[in-house]
Amino acid sequence: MQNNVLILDFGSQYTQLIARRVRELNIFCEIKPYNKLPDDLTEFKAVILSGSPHSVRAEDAPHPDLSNIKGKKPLLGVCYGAQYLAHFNGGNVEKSNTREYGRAKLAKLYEQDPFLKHIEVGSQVWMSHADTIKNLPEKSILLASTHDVENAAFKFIGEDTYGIQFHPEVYHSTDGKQILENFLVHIAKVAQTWTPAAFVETTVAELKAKIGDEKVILGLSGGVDSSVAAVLLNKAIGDNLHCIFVNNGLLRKNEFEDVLHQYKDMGLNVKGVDASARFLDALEGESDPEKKRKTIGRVFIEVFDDEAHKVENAKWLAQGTIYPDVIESVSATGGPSATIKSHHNVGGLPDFMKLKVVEPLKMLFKDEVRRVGKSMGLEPNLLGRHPFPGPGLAIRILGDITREKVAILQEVDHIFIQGLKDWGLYDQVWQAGAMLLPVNSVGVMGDERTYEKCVALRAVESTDGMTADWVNLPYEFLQKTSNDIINKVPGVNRVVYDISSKPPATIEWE
Ligand SMILES: Nc1ncnc2c1ncn2[C@@H]1O[C@H](COP(=O)(O)OP(=O)(O)OP(=O)(O)O)[C@@H](O)[C@H]1O
Ligand SMILES: O=c1[nH]c(=O)c2[nH+]cn([C@@H]3O[C@H](COP(=O)(O)O)[C@@H](O)[C@H]3O)c2[nH]1
Ligand SMILES: NC(=O)CC[C@H](N)C(=O)O
Ligand SMILES: [Mg+2]
Repeated sequence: MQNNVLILDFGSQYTQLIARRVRELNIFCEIKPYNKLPDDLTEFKAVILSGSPHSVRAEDAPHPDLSNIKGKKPLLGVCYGAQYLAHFNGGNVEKSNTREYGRAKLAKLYEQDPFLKHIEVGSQVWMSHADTIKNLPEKSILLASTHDVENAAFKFIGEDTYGIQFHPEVYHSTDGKQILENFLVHIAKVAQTWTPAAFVETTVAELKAKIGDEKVILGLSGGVDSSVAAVLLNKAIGDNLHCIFVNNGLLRKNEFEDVLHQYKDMGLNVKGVDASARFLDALEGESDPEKKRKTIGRVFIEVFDDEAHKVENAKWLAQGTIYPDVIESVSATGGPSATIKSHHNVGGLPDFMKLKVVEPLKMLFKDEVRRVGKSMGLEPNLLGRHPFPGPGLAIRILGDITREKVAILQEVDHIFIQGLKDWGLYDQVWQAGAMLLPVNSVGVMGDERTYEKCVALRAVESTDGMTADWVNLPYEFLQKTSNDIINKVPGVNRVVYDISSKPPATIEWE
Protein backbone atom coordinates (compact mmCIF):
# COMPACT_ATOMS: atom_id res chain seq x y z
CA MET A 1 0.00 0.00 0.00
CA GLN A 2 1.76 3.14 -1.24
CA ASN A 3 -0.41 5.75 0.43
CA ASN A 4 -0.62 4.40 3.91
CA VAL A 5 -0.66 6.50 7.08
CA LEU A 6 0.47 5.18 10.46
CA ILE A 7 -1.40 6.16 13.61
CA LEU A 8 0.63 5.39 16.67
CA ASP A 9 -1.70 4.67 19.58
CA PHE A 10 -0.85 5.87 23.07
CA GLY A 11 -4.15 4.65 24.52
CA SER A 12 -6.42 7.58 23.76
CA GLN A 13 -10.13 6.89 23.69
CA TYR A 14 -10.17 8.80 20.39
CA THR A 15 -7.54 6.84 18.45
CA GLN A 16 -10.10 5.02 16.31
CA LEU A 17 -11.76 8.34 15.57
CA ILE A 18 -8.49 9.64 14.12
CA ALA A 19 -8.45 6.64 11.79
CA ARG A 20 -12.05 7.22 10.75
CA ARG A 21 -11.44 10.89 9.97
CA VAL A 22 -8.36 10.03 7.93
CA ARG A 23 -10.32 7.45 5.98
CA GLU A 24 -13.10 9.95 5.36
CA LEU A 25 -10.46 11.80 3.35
CA ASN A 26 -10.16 8.66 1.19
CA ILE A 27 -6.77 7.94 2.72
CA PHE A 28 -5.90 4.51 4.07
CA CYS A 29 -4.38 4.29 7.55
CA GLU A 30 -3.50 1.72 10.18
CA ILE A 31 -3.36 1.90 13.96
CA LYS A 32 -0.40 0.33 15.79
CA PRO A 33 0.22 0.34 19.53
CA TYR A 34 3.14 2.62 20.47
CA ASN A 35 5.10 -0.36 21.78
CA LYS A 36 4.79 -2.23 18.47
CA LEU A 37 6.25 0.37 16.18
CA PRO A 38 7.19 -1.46 12.95
CA ASP A 39 10.91 -1.51 12.10
CA ASP A 40 10.21 -1.01 8.44
CA LEU A 41 8.28 2.16 7.85
CA THR A 42 8.70 2.43 4.10
CA GLU A 43 5.02 1.86 3.38
CA PHE A 44 3.92 4.79 5.55
CA LYS A 45 3.86 8.24 4.02
CA ALA A 46 3.00 10.06 7.24
CA VAL A 47 2.64 9.36 10.95
CA ILE A 48 0.13 10.64 13.52
CA LEU A 49 0.68 10.32 17.28
CA SER A 50 -2.53 9.89 19.28
CA GLY A 51 -3.52 11.32 22.64
CA SER A 52 -3.14 9.35 25.85
CA PRO A 53 -4.43 9.11 29.40
CA HIS A 54 -0.77 9.22 30.54
CA SER A 55 1.29 12.26 31.36
CA VAL A 56 4.57 12.59 29.44
CA ARG A 57 6.18 13.60 32.71
CA ALA A 58 5.48 10.22 34.30
CA GLU A 59 8.25 7.65 34.10
CA ASP A 60 5.97 4.79 33.13
CA ALA A 61 4.35 6.78 30.32
CA PRO A 62 4.74 5.62 26.69
CA HIS A 63 8.09 6.89 25.44
CA PRO A 64 8.75 5.19 22.09
CA ASP A 65 11.83 5.95 20.01
CA LEU A 66 10.78 8.19 17.13
CA SER A 67 14.24 8.73 15.68
CA ASN A 68 13.29 6.90 12.47
CA ILE A 69 10.29 9.16 12.05
CA LYS A 70 10.82 12.68 13.31
CA GLY A 71 12.42 14.84 10.63
CA LYS A 72 12.26 11.94 8.19
CA LYS A 73 8.54 11.67 7.53
CA PRO A 74 5.67 14.11 7.99
CA LEU A 75 4.65 13.76 11.63
CA LEU A 76 1.68 15.13 13.55
CA GLY A 77 1.35 14.88 17.33
CA VAL A 78 -2.15 15.23 18.78
CA CYS A 79 -2.50 16.23 22.45
CA TYR A 80 -0.25 13.71 24.25
CA GLY A 81 1.52 13.30 20.90
CA ALA A 82 2.24 17.03 20.79
CA GLN A 83 3.27 17.09 24.45
CA TYR A 84 5.60 14.18 23.76
CA LEU A 85 7.26 16.01 20.86
CA ALA A 86 7.68 19.09 23.05
CA HIS A 87 8.88 17.31 26.20
CA PHE A 88 11.65 15.33 24.51
CA ASN A 89 12.91 18.08 22.26
CA GLY A 90 13.80 20.77 24.72
CA GLY A 91 10.34 22.09 25.49
CA ASN A 92 8.56 22.10 28.81
CA VAL A 93 5.33 20.31 29.72
CA GLU A 94 3.71 21.00 33.07
CA LYS A 95 0.53 20.28 34.90
CA SER A 96 -1.90 22.99 33.91
CA ASN A 97 -3.58 25.07 36.60
CA THR A 98 -7.02 24.23 35.36
CA ARG A 99 -8.01 21.05 33.60
CA GLU A 100 -8.98 22.06 30.09
CA TYR A 101 -11.84 20.03 28.78
CA GLY A 102 -14.31 21.02 26.10
CA ARG A 103 -14.75 23.69 23.48
CA ALA A 104 -12.28 26.47 22.80
CA LYS A 105 -11.70 28.86 19.94
CA LEU A 106 -8.54 29.57 18.01
CA ALA A 107 -7.81 33.14 19.07
CA LYS A 108 -4.54 33.86 17.25
CA LEU A 109 -2.90 32.44 14.15
CA TYR A 110 0.73 33.35 13.64
CA GLU A 111 2.14 31.97 10.42
CA GLN A 112 1.24 31.50 6.80
CA ASP A 113 1.73 27.76 6.90
CA PRO A 114 -0.02 25.17 4.72
CA PHE A 115 -1.06 23.50 7.99
CA LEU A 116 -3.45 26.40 8.60
CA LYS A 117 -4.89 26.62 5.09
CA HIS A 118 -8.60 27.63 5.26
CA ILE A 119 -8.41 27.89 9.06
CA GLU A 120 -9.55 31.17 10.54
CA VAL A 121 -9.51 32.92 13.89
CA GLY A 122 -12.60 31.84 15.82
CA SER A 123 -12.51 28.24 14.60
CA GLN A 124 -13.85 25.96 17.33
CA VAL A 125 -11.54 23.22 18.66
CA TRP A 126 -11.97 20.51 21.29
CA MET A 127 -9.59 20.27 24.25
CA SER A 128 -9.12 17.40 26.66
CA HIS A 129 -5.97 17.66 28.72
CA ALA A 130 -4.55 18.22 32.17
CA ASP A 131 -0.94 18.87 31.15
CA THR A 132 0.03 21.87 29.06
CA ILE A 133 3.01 22.83 26.90
CA LYS A 134 4.54 25.75 28.79
CA ASN A 135 7.56 26.23 26.52
CA LEU A 136 7.79 25.14 22.92
CA PRO A 137 10.52 22.71 21.94
CA GLU A 138 13.78 23.98 20.43
CA LYS A 139 13.77 24.92 16.76
CA SER A 140 10.03 25.29 16.62
CA ILE A 141 7.60 28.10 15.96
CA LEU A 142 4.14 28.82 17.26
CA LEU A 143 1.26 28.45 14.80
CA ALA A 144 -1.89 29.01 16.88
CA SER A 145 -3.20 29.85 20.34
CA THR A 146 -6.57 29.74 22.02
CA HIS A 147 -7.67 32.10 24.74
CA ASP A 148 -6.40 29.75 27.47
CA VAL A 149 -3.76 27.71 25.70
CA GLU A 150 -0.83 29.68 24.37
CA ASN A 151 0.89 26.77 22.61
CA ALA A 152 -2.10 25.21 20.88
CA ALA A 153 -0.31 24.43 17.59
CA PHE A 154 3.35 24.50 16.62
CA LYS A 155 5.77 23.33 13.98
CA PHE A 156 9.43 22.35 13.95
CA ILE A 157 11.46 24.59 11.68
CA GLY A 158 12.79 22.83 8.59
CA GLU A 159 10.75 19.65 9.12
CA ASP A 160 7.17 18.57 8.44
CA THR A 161 6.66 17.92 12.14
CA TYR A 162 3.60 19.46 13.81
CA GLY A 163 2.01 19.38 17.23
CA ILE A 164 -1.52 20.36 18.25
CA GLN A 165 -2.93 20.41 21.76
CA PHE A 166 -6.53 20.03 20.62
CA HIS A 167 -8.23 17.02 19.03
CA PRO A 168 -8.93 17.45 15.30
CA GLU A 169 -10.60 14.01 15.20
CA VAL A 170 -13.69 14.88 17.27
CA TYR A 171 -16.59 16.56 15.54
CA HIS A 172 -16.56 19.45 18.00
CA SER A 173 -13.34 20.59 16.32
CA THR A 174 -15.20 22.22 13.46
CA ASP A 175 -12.22 22.43 11.13
CA GLY A 176 -10.57 19.25 12.36
CA LYS A 177 -10.98 17.44 9.09
CA GLN A 178 -9.56 20.42 7.22
CA ILE A 179 -6.49 20.36 9.47
CA LEU A 180 -5.99 16.65 8.85
CA GLU A 181 -6.42 17.29 5.14
CA ASN A 182 -3.88 20.13 5.28
CA PHE A 183 -1.39 17.87 6.98
CA LEU A 184 -1.94 14.69 4.97
CA VAL A 185 -2.80 16.01 1.53
CA HIS A 186 -1.05 19.37 1.27
CA ILE A 187 2.00 18.72 3.43
CA ALA A 188 2.56 14.95 3.32
CA LYS A 189 1.23 14.67 -0.25
CA VAL A 190 -0.70 11.48 0.44
CA ALA A 191 -2.99 10.59 -2.47
CA GLN A 192 -6.75 10.40 -1.76
CA THR A 193 -7.31 7.13 -3.60
CA TRP A 194 -8.91 4.98 -0.88
CA THR A 195 -12.47 4.60 -2.19
CA PRO A 196 -14.95 1.71 -1.96
CA ALA A 197 -14.57 0.97 -5.68
CA ALA A 198 -10.78 0.93 -5.43
CA PHE A 199 -11.02 -1.32 -2.37
CA VAL A 200 -13.25 -3.78 -4.23
CA GLU A 201 -10.94 -3.86 -7.22
CA THR A 202 -7.74 -4.47 -5.27
CA THR A 203 -9.35 -6.89 -2.82
CA VAL A 204 -10.90 -9.03 -5.54
CA ALA A 205 -7.52 -9.22 -7.29
CA GLU A 206 -5.78 -10.14 -4.02
CA LEU A 207 -8.37 -12.80 -3.21
CA LYS A 208 -8.00 -14.36 -6.65
CA ALA A 209 -4.23 -14.51 -6.32
CA LYS A 210 -4.35 -15.85 -2.77
CA ILE A 211 -7.04 -18.49 -3.17
CA GLY A 212 -6.54 -19.63 -6.74
CA ASP A 213 -8.69 -22.68 -7.48
CA GLU A 214 -9.18 -23.76 -3.88
CA LYS A 215 -12.55 -23.86 -2.17
CA VAL A 216 -13.71 -21.50 0.56
CA ILE A 217 -16.41 -21.94 3.19
CA LEU A 218 -18.21 -18.98 4.71
CA GLY A 219 -20.85 -18.83 7.41
CA LEU A 220 -23.56 -16.36 6.44
CA SER A 221 -25.54 -14.84 9.29
CA GLY A 222 -27.88 -12.48 7.43
CA GLY A 223 -25.81 -9.65 8.92
CA VAL A 224 -23.91 -7.00 7.04
CA ASP A 225 -20.34 -8.20 7.50
CA SER A 226 -20.65 -11.78 6.37
CA SER A 227 -22.91 -10.76 3.48
CA VAL A 228 -20.47 -8.18 2.15
CA ALA A 229 -17.58 -10.63 2.61
CA ALA A 230 -19.54 -13.21 0.63
CA VAL A 231 -20.23 -10.88 -2.28
CA LEU A 232 -16.56 -9.87 -2.47
CA LEU A 233 -15.45 -13.50 -2.47
CA ASN A 234 -18.11 -14.41 -4.97
CA LYS A 235 -16.72 -11.76 -7.32
CA ALA A 236 -13.27 -13.23 -6.89
CA ILE A 237 -13.86 -16.99 -7.00
CA GLY A 238 -17.50 -17.52 -7.99
CA ASP A 239 -18.96 -20.88 -7.03
CA ASN A 240 -15.78 -22.03 -5.32
CA LEU A 241 -17.24 -20.05 -2.45
CA HIS A 242 -19.57 -22.29 -0.44
CA CYS A 243 -21.79 -20.31 1.91
CA ILE A 244 -23.57 -21.95 4.82
CA PHE A 245 -26.52 -20.29 6.53
CA VAL A 246 -27.57 -22.07 9.71
CA ASN A 247 -31.04 -21.85 11.19
CA ASN A 248 -30.44 -22.16 14.92
CA GLY A 249 -34.16 -21.92 15.63
CA LEU A 250 -33.55 -18.60 17.34
CA LEU A 251 -33.79 -16.28 14.37
CA ARG A 252 -36.49 -13.71 13.77
CA LYS A 253 -39.83 -14.72 12.28
CA ASN A 254 -39.43 -15.90 8.65
CA GLU A 255 -35.80 -14.76 8.70
CA PHE A 256 -34.31 -18.05 7.58
CA GLU A 257 -36.49 -18.41 4.49
CA ASP A 258 -36.44 -14.72 3.54
CA VAL A 259 -32.73 -14.24 3.87
CA LEU A 260 -31.93 -17.52 2.15
CA HIS A 261 -34.00 -16.44 -0.84
CA GLN A 262 -32.33 -13.09 -0.92
CA TYR A 263 -28.88 -14.69 -0.90
CA LYS A 264 -29.85 -17.01 -3.73
CA ASP A 265 -31.19 -14.07 -5.72
CA MET A 266 -27.83 -12.39 -5.28
CA GLY A 267 -26.23 -15.31 -7.07
CA LEU A 268 -24.45 -16.69 -4.04
CA ASN A 269 -23.71 -20.40 -3.79
CA VAL A 270 -25.50 -20.84 -0.46
CA LYS A 271 -26.83 -23.79 1.48
CA GLY A 272 -29.43 -23.36 4.19
CA VAL A 273 -29.05 -25.80 7.07
CA ASP A 274 -31.96 -26.16 9.43
CA ALA A 275 -30.39 -27.16 12.74
CA SER A 276 -33.15 -25.70 14.94
CA ALA A 277 -33.84 -28.95 16.73
CA ARG A 278 -30.19 -29.51 17.54
CA PHE A 279 -29.86 -26.08 19.13
CA LEU A 280 -33.18 -26.11 20.98
CA ASP A 281 -32.60 -29.62 22.33
CA ALA A 282 -29.15 -28.65 23.56
CA LEU A 283 -30.61 -25.60 25.30
CA GLU A 284 -33.44 -27.45 27.02
CA GLY A 285 -33.77 -26.52 30.67
CA GLU A 286 -30.86 -24.10 30.57
CA SER A 287 -31.53 -20.68 32.06
CA ASP A 288 -28.08 -19.36 32.89
CA PRO A 289 -27.14 -16.62 30.37
CA GLU A 290 -23.48 -17.56 30.06
CA LYS A 291 -24.26 -21.27 29.72
CA LYS A 292 -26.79 -20.53 27.00
CA ARG A 293 -24.20 -18.57 25.07
CA LYS A 294 -21.57 -21.28 25.47
CA THR A 295 -23.98 -24.02 24.43
CA ILE A 296 -24.96 -22.13 21.31
CA GLY A 297 -21.31 -21.51 20.44
CA ARG A 298 -20.52 -25.19 20.85
CA VAL A 299 -23.45 -26.47 18.79
CA PHE A 300 -22.71 -23.89 16.15
CA ILE A 301 -19.17 -25.21 15.78
CA GLU A 302 -20.46 -28.80 15.57
CA VAL A 303 -23.01 -27.96 12.89
CA PHE A 304 -20.57 -25.87 10.96
CA ASP A 305 -17.89 -28.53 11.12
CA ASP A 306 -20.34 -31.20 9.87
CA GLU A 307 -21.31 -29.01 6.94
CA ALA A 308 -17.75 -28.00 6.14
CA HIS A 309 -16.80 -31.65 5.82
CA LYS A 310 -19.43 -32.11 3.17
CA VAL A 311 -17.66 -29.62 0.92
CA GLU A 312 -14.96 -31.61 -0.77
CA ASN A 313 -11.53 -30.07 -0.89
CA ALA A 314 -12.40 -27.02 1.18
CA LYS A 315 -9.16 -25.32 2.16
CA TRP A 316 -10.26 -21.93 3.46
CA LEU A 317 -12.62 -20.52 6.03
CA ALA A 318 -13.76 -16.96 5.26
CA GLN A 319 -14.86 -14.64 8.05
CA GLY A 320 -16.50 -11.23 8.19
CA THR A 321 -14.05 -9.94 10.78
CA ILE A 322 -13.87 -6.14 10.71
CA TYR A 323 -11.21 -3.68 11.84
CA PRO A 324 -12.49 -2.90 15.35
CA ASP A 325 -12.24 -6.67 16.07
CA VAL A 326 -8.54 -6.76 15.26
CA ILE A 327 -7.13 -3.38 16.29
CA GLU A 328 -4.72 -3.91 19.09
CA SER A 329 -5.22 -0.85 21.20
CA VAL A 330 -3.35 0.06 24.29
CA SER A 331 -5.76 0.06 27.19
CA ALA A 332 -5.46 2.75 29.81
CA THR A 333 -4.77 0.26 32.56
CA GLY A 334 -2.60 -2.02 30.43
CA GLY A 335 -4.47 -5.03 31.79
CA PRO A 336 -7.23 -7.16 30.27
CA SER A 337 -10.78 -5.90 30.64
CA ALA A 338 -13.52 -7.80 32.42
CA THR A 339 -15.64 -10.22 30.41
CA ILE A 340 -19.19 -8.95 30.57
CA LYS A 341 -20.64 -11.42 28.08
CA SER A 342 -19.13 -14.25 26.06
CA HIS A 343 -19.90 -13.38 22.49
CA HIS A 344 -20.75 -16.28 20.27
CA ASN A 345 -18.44 -16.00 17.32
CA VAL A 346 -17.06 -18.24 14.65
CA GLY A 347 -13.78 -16.47 15.34
CA GLY A 348 -13.43 -19.23 17.92
CA LEU A 349 -13.48 -22.10 15.44
CA PRO A 350 -11.16 -24.78 16.73
CA ASP A 351 -7.85 -25.76 15.12
CA PHE A 352 -9.14 -29.22 14.25
CA MET A 353 -10.92 -27.74 11.29
CA LYS A 354 -7.49 -27.24 9.75
CA LEU A 355 -8.62 -24.50 7.44
CA LYS A 356 -6.69 -21.43 6.40
CA VAL A 357 -8.50 -18.24 7.32
CA VAL A 358 -9.34 -15.43 4.92
CA GLU A 359 -10.79 -12.16 6.22
CA PRO A 360 -11.38 -9.71 3.37
CA LEU A 361 -12.91 -6.98 5.57
CA LYS A 362 -10.47 -6.99 8.39
CA MET A 363 -9.14 -3.50 7.63
CA LEU A 364 -12.57 -1.84 7.41
CA PHE A 365 -14.77 -0.01 9.87
CA LYS A 366 -18.47 -0.87 9.87
CA ASP A 367 -19.55 2.19 7.91
CA GLU A 368 -16.89 1.38 5.33
CA VAL A 369 -18.21 -2.18 5.04
CA ARG A 370 -21.61 -0.66 4.26
CA ARG A 371 -20.15 1.66 1.63
CA VAL A 372 -18.25 -1.21 0.03
CA GLY A 373 -21.46 -3.26 0.03
CA LYS A 374 -23.34 -0.38 -1.55
CA SER A 375 -20.74 0.05 -4.27
CA MET A 376 -21.19 -3.65 -5.14
CA GLY A 377 -24.95 -3.20 -5.38
CA LEU A 378 -26.13 -4.95 -2.19
CA GLU A 379 -29.73 -4.19 -1.31
CA PRO A 380 -30.25 -1.26 1.08
CA ASN A 381 -32.49 -3.47 3.24
CA LEU A 382 -29.58 -5.85 3.81
CA LEU A 383 -27.04 -3.10 4.42
CA GLY A 384 -29.31 -1.13 6.72
CA ARG A 385 -30.25 -4.05 8.95
CA HIS A 386 -30.09 -3.62 12.67
CA PRO A 387 -27.43 -5.74 14.36
CA PHE A 388 -28.77 -9.06 15.59
CA PRO A 389 -26.79 -11.12 18.11
CA GLY A 390 -25.36 -14.49 17.09
CA PRO A 391 -27.23 -16.33 19.91
CA GLY A 392 -30.40 -14.69 18.63
CA LEU A 393 -33.61 -14.84 20.64
CA ALA A 394 -31.98 -17.16 23.21
CA ILE A 395 -30.52 -14.17 25.01
CA ARG A 396 -33.81 -12.29 24.79
CA ILE A 397 -35.80 -15.05 26.48
CA LEU A 398 -34.95 -14.72 30.13
CA GLY A 399 -34.93 -18.02 31.93
CA ASP A 400 -35.22 -21.35 30.14
CA ILE A 401 -35.99 -21.59 26.45
CA THR A 402 -38.88 -23.55 24.99
CA ARG A 403 -40.24 -23.73 21.45
CA GLU A 404 -43.44 -22.02 22.64
CA LYS A 405 -41.51 -19.10 24.10
CA VAL A 406 -39.49 -18.73 20.90
CA ALA A 407 -42.72 -18.65 18.90
CA ILE A 408 -44.26 -16.02 21.19
CA LEU A 409 -41.19 -13.81 21.04
CA GLN A 410 -40.94 -14.12 17.26
CA GLU A 411 -44.48 -12.77 16.95
CA VAL A 412 -43.88 -9.91 19.37
CA ASP A 413 -40.58 -8.99 17.72
CA HIS A 414 -42.21 -9.08 14.30
CA ILE A 415 -44.97 -6.68 15.31
CA PHE A 416 -42.47 -4.30 16.87
CA ILE A 417 -39.96 -4.32 13.99
CA GLN A 418 -42.62 -4.17 11.27
CA GLY A 419 -44.22 -1.28 13.16
CA LEU A 420 -40.91 0.61 13.22
CA LYS A 421 -40.65 0.12 9.47
CA ASP A 422 -44.25 1.15 8.81
CA TRP A 423 -43.85 4.31 10.87
CA GLY A 424 -40.56 5.25 9.17
CA LEU A 425 -38.68 4.81 12.43
CA TYR A 426 -36.55 1.77 11.60
CA ASP A 427 -33.62 3.70 10.12
CA GLN A 428 -33.62 6.18 12.99
CA VAL A 429 -33.00 3.40 15.48
CA TRP A 430 -29.62 1.66 15.72
CA GLN A 431 -31.03 -1.56 17.13
CA ALA A 432 -34.41 -2.75 18.37
CA GLY A 433 -35.87 -5.95 19.73
CA ALA A 434 -38.14 -7.48 22.33
CA MET A 435 -37.38 -9.45 25.50
CA LEU A 436 -39.61 -12.13 26.95
CA LEU A 437 -39.56 -11.86 30.73
CA PRO A 438 -39.78 -14.82 33.09
CA VAL A 439 -42.69 -13.38 35.02
CA ASN A 440 -46.43 -13.60 34.70
CA SER A 441 -48.67 -10.80 35.74
CA VAL A 442 -52.39 -10.42 36.27
CA GLY A 443 -54.54 -8.79 33.64
CA VAL A 444 -58.13 -8.61 32.57
CA MET A 445 -59.33 -9.39 29.07
CA GLY A 446 -62.99 -9.56 28.15
CA ASP A 447 -63.96 -9.55 31.83
CA GLU A 448 -61.81 -12.62 32.38
CA ARG A 449 -58.80 -12.69 34.67
CA THR A 450 -55.55 -13.43 32.82
CA TYR A 451 -52.20 -14.43 34.25
CA GLU A 452 -49.77 -14.19 31.39
CA LYS A 453 -46.35 -13.17 30.13
CA CYS A 454 -44.79 -9.75 30.02
CA VAL A 455 -42.55 -8.48 27.22
CA ALA A 456 -40.13 -5.58 27.23
CA LEU A 457 -39.43 -3.57 24.10
CA ARG A 458 -35.99 -2.06 23.64
CA ALA A 459 -34.83 0.45 21.03
CA VAL A 460 -31.45 2.15 21.23
CA GLU A 461 -29.30 4.74 19.53
CA SER A 462 -25.63 3.95 19.33
CA THR A 463 -22.63 4.12 17.04
CA ASP A 464 -20.83 0.91 17.89
CA GLY A 465 -22.90 -0.83 20.57
CA MET A 466 -20.33 0.03 23.24
CA THR A 467 -22.54 2.74 24.66
CA ALA A 468 -26.20 3.29 23.90
CA ASP A 469 -29.15 5.49 24.74
CA TRP A 470 -32.76 4.41 24.70
CA VAL A 471 -34.76 6.02 21.93
CA ASN A 472 -37.57 8.44 22.61
CA LEU A 473 -40.13 6.63 20.43
CA PRO A 474 -43.42 8.50 19.87
CA TYR A 475 -46.11 7.68 22.45
CA GLU A 476 -48.61 7.05 19.67
CA PHE A 477 -46.31 4.43 18.20
CA LEU A 478 -45.77 2.73 21.57
CA GLN A 479 -49.50 2.81 22.25
CA LYS A 480 -50.34 1.19 18.91
CA THR A 481 -47.57 -1.39 19.20
CA SER A 482 -48.53 -2.37 22.73
CA ASN A 483 -52.16 -2.79 21.66
CA ASP A 484 -51.22 -4.87 18.65
CA ILE A 485 -48.98 -7.15 20.69
CA ILE A 486 -51.50 -7.78 23.45
CA ASN A 487 -54.36 -8.30 20.99
CA LYS A 488 -52.50 -10.48 18.52
CA VAL A 489 -50.08 -12.54 20.56
CA PRO A 490 -51.79 -15.10 22.80
CA GLY A 491 -49.97 -15.54 26.08
CA VAL A 492 -48.88 -11.91 26.46
CA ASN A 493 -50.91 -9.46 28.53
CA ARG A 494 -48.38 -6.74 29.36
CA VAL A 495 -45.83 -4.67 27.42
CA VAL A 496 -43.20 -2.39 28.94
CA TYR A 497 -40.60 -0.13 27.33
CA ASP A 498 -36.99 -0.30 28.48
CA ILE A 499 -35.69 3.18 29.37
CA SER A 500 -32.18 2.22 30.50
CA SER A 501 -29.04 3.47 28.83
CA LYS A 502 -25.80 1.53 28.40
CA PRO A 503 -23.89 1.70 30.62
CA PRO A 504 -25.08 0.66 33.13
CA ALA A 505 -27.63 -1.59 31.40
CA THR A 506 -26.44 -3.60 28.38
CA ILE A 507 -28.44 -3.66 25.15
CA GLU A 508 -29.38 -7.33 25.38
CA TRP A 509 -30.87 -8.41 28.70
CA GLU A 510 -28.61 -11.46 28.92
N1 LIG B 1 -26.85 -18.43 11.49
C1 LIG B 1 -25.59 -18.44 11.02
N2 LIG B 1 -25.26 -19.28 10.02
C2 LIG B 1 -24.01 -19.31 9.55
N3 LIG B 1 -23.02 -18.54 9.99
C3 LIG B 1 -23.29 -17.69 10.99
C4 LIG B 1 -24.59 -17.60 11.56
N4 LIG B 1 -24.56 -16.68 12.55
C5 LIG B 1 -23.31 -16.21 12.58
N5 LIG B 1 -22.54 -16.80 11.64
C6 LIG B 1 -21.13 -16.57 11.36
O1 LIG B 1 -20.54 -16.11 12.54
C7 LIG B 1 -19.95 -14.83 12.33
C8 LIG B 1 -20.07 -14.04 13.57
O2 LIG B 1 -21.44 -13.81 13.81
P1 LIG B 1 -21.88 -12.47 14.48
O3 LIG B 1 -23.32 -12.29 14.32
O4 LIG B 1 -21.24 -12.45 15.81
O5 LIG B 1 -21.07 -11.48 13.54
P2 LIG B 1 -21.27 -10.00 13.17
O6 LIG B 1 -20.00 -9.30 13.51
O7 LIG B 1 -22.59 -9.50 13.65
O8 LIG B 1 -21.27 -10.11 11.61
P3 LIG B 1 -22.49 -10.25 10.65
O9 LIG B 1 -22.80 -8.83 10.32
O10 LIG B 1 -21.95 -11.00 9.51
O11 LIG B 1 -23.57 -10.95 11.37
C9 LIG B 1 -20.69 -14.24 11.14
O12 LIG B 1 -19.92 -13.28 10.44
C10 LIG B 1 -20.95 -15.48 10.32
O13 LIG B 1 -19.82 -15.82 9.55
O1 LIG C 1 -22.91 -11.40 17.42
C1 LIG C 1 -23.16 -11.24 18.60
N1 LIG C 1 -22.98 -12.25 19.45
C2 LIG C 1 -23.27 -12.18 20.76
O2 LIG C 1 -23.09 -13.13 21.50
C3 LIG C 1 -23.78 -10.93 21.20
N2 LIG C 1 -24.17 -10.46 22.42
C4 LIG C 1 -24.58 -9.18 22.23
N3 LIG C 1 -24.44 -8.83 20.96
C5 LIG C 1 -24.69 -7.54 20.33
O3 LIG C 1 -23.65 -6.68 20.74
C6 LIG C 1 -24.16 -5.36 20.98
C7 LIG C 1 -23.90 -4.99 22.40
O4 LIG C 1 -24.69 -5.82 23.21
P1 LIG C 1 -24.71 -5.78 24.80
O5 LIG C 1 -24.86 -4.34 25.18
O6 LIG C 1 -25.88 -6.60 25.19
O7 LIG C 1 -23.39 -6.35 25.23
C8 LIG C 1 -25.63 -5.43 20.62
O8 LIG C 1 -25.77 -5.02 19.28
C9 LIG C 1 -25.97 -6.89 20.79
O9 LIG C 1 -27.06 -7.32 19.99
C10 LIG C 1 -23.94 -9.89 20.31
N4 LIG C 1 -23.63 -10.04 19.02
N1 LIG D 1 -5.96 13.79 25.59
C1 LIG D 1 -4.68 13.67 25.84
O1 LIG D 1 -3.89 13.20 25.03
C2 LIG D 1 -4.26 14.05 27.21
C3 LIG D 1 -2.76 14.02 27.39
C4 LIG D 1 -2.33 14.11 28.84
N2 LIG D 1 -2.73 12.92 29.54
C5 LIG D 1 -2.96 15.32 29.50
O2 LIG D 1 -3.79 15.17 30.35
O3 LIG D 1 -2.64 16.45 29.18
MG1 LIG E 1 -24.45 -10.73 13.31
